[in-house]
Amino acid sequence: MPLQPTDIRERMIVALDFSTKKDVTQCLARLDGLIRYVKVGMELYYAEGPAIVHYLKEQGLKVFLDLKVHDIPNTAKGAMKSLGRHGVDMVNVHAAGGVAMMEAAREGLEQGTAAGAPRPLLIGVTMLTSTGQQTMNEELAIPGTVEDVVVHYAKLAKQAGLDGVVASPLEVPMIKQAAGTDFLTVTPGIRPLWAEKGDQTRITTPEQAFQLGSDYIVIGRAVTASPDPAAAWERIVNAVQAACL
Ligand SMILES: O=C(O)c1cc(=O)[nH]c(=O)n1[C@@H]1O[C@H](COP(=O)(O)O)[C@@H](O)[C@H]1O
Repeated sequence: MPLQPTDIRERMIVALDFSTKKDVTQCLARLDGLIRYVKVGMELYYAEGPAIVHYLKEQGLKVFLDLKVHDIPNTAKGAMKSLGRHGVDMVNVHAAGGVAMMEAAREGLEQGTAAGAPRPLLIGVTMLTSTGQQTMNEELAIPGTVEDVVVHYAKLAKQAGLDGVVASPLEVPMIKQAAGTDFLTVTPGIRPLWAEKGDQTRITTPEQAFQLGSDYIVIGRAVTASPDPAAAWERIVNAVQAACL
């Protein structure tokens, strides 16, 4: 999707990787009015449970619930049925669980979604953005290039009826070519030039991510660990606007 001035903040997801609601509220207060979409991951959800999701929805934010479900089809289906009840906007599963698991997850999510409400977007995680080529080949014993494996997983996700995949922005053009431009790409591994790389391997800047065709970018520590999150956020928004609009 080409970036529109009106939807830029709707497509920039802030990863709330905190372990307490207090940390979350402090972060949100510093980003008050600037953000529209947040991600709740394992650290926060395991600590605070569904209540934190409901709290964020009450604040008028869109929520990506990132629990990366990966289990046998029946269990994945049940997990997604439970998660569907929380009224989130996006959830994910590991594409490495295979087509049967992803299909079951989609069915479970459909069953869990309240009548009349839209089903949350269901996204497949391909190869984690912290994993590099050498680690994938030698440690995980998966042959081929990261790009080929990511595209393969994207095709499986599409076959299972998912809405898109999580990948590095670097793989977005190949994913779009293989699975179609409407197949969504959600891309973490976002690092402005001034931010530390940390544990991420397959990274781009926020503006490069959108230029490569990402539909949503996920940004965590570059903003949340900054001494001035609002300034870091606005610096990123300005860079994206300057490069992409
Ligand atoms: O599914 C994800 O969101 C995810 C997948 C992936 O391949 N890489 C990845 O970094 N993430 C998440 O995206 C966020 C990135 O955070 P930062 O590295 O701090 O910007 C974290 O919350 C990760 O859990």
